[in-house]
Amino acid sequence: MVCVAQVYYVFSPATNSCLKALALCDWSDLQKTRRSIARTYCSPRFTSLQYDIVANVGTDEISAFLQEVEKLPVNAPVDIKPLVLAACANMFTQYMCSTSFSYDDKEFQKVVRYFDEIFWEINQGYAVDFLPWLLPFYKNHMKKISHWSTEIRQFILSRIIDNHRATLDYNSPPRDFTDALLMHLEDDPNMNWQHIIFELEDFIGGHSAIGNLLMMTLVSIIQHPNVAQRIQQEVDEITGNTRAPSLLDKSMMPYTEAVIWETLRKASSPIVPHVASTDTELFGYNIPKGTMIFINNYDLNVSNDYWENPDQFLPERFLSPSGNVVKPNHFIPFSTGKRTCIGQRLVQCFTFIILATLLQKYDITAGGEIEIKPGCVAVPPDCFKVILSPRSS
Ligand code: HEM
Repeated sequence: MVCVAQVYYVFSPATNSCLKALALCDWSDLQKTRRSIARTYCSPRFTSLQYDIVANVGTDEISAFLQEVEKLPVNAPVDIKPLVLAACANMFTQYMCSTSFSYDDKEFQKVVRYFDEIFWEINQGYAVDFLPWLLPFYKNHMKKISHWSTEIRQFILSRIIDNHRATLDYNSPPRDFTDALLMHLEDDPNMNWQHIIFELEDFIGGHSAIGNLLMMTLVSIIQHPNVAQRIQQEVDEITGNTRAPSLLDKSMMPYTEAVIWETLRKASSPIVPHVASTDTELFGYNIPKGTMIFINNYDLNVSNDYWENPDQFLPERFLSPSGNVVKPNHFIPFSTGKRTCIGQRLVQCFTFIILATLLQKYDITAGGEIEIKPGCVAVPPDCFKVILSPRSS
């Protein structure tokens, strides 16, 4: 079980600036505002214009990604994680900031790596996450994370925001999420520059979660070749092998989607702490205001009380008899209620498009030993290698 409370400290060198980070701040009018600006862009509804934009971003980036993958040696162990992460990062920066970067751009590579290092660290479940008074013993660790955060901030300011500010037209509709945030800064006296930066960093950083989930999904299919074959069968049927898969195919590829859900069930989401905002009672237990509460997602995902054969990897458990995707109410990888994950639709979209594209083109097998931490959606920044074999058909 891992918890992301470290972020609280990471973003709070000597100030209370952590309170502005989206997942860990208290519920407030400011948080409502930030969620409402983000909702349009980060939770696009299926039939909305934004969804169409997400689909186009996915399609464009996927062809750049494939060009990079094609440069890798085939039938030999390769390190695919940096490319997967770079593709996810570009999908995010293109969608949210109308900016993408060359895969050879050293600064971009460095920042993608730093985001990933942070994602790995905050998913480790250190004692300090639960016992904040241990913080003095984690000085070096926190220093390292602060260094990565500082470099990320400089990159976002100099390579994304500066240009946006210079070309922003306040009299036109926002071009993207970054514009919407910058415009809001002018309109809303309760928003300040720090809020904008935190929000953009939080959201761009979401790409690491998707890249890691994708790597976990590759593990699932490597360990279950029959699962990979069923995805390939689905993608072949839908595209007739005459075109690349697109996001608009997602609703017709339920098995592929079910594989992603099953991977997320087995991996489990990080645990974000909550605090009771009032005295209350839960199943006969008194919960005084201020009590910190954790939803044990891991237990929910692996309990025999809720799942048949929870140890087995069975994507079918997320399919109805007629083949549609169904999620039981007790499956809440993105949590639930007013603090539910804002990025969950983007997770579903971008994970799907990269997975379907890779499997349309390649058979994927292990390029060495694969070691995975149970109950953790993160894989180490330097992780297992894979072998890509172009499909003969
Ligand atoms: C594998 C992928 C992901 C998983 C499993 C995941 C899971 C979660 C969970 C469990 C929470 C806590 C909700 C709560 O406090 O009850 C959360 C919050 C959040 N997530 Fe995600 N997330 C993922 C990816 C993303 C992405 C890609 C983004 C950005 C686009 C994102 C943005 C957020 C934000 C902003 C919050 C805080 C919401 C709030 O407290 O108001 N997440 N996520």
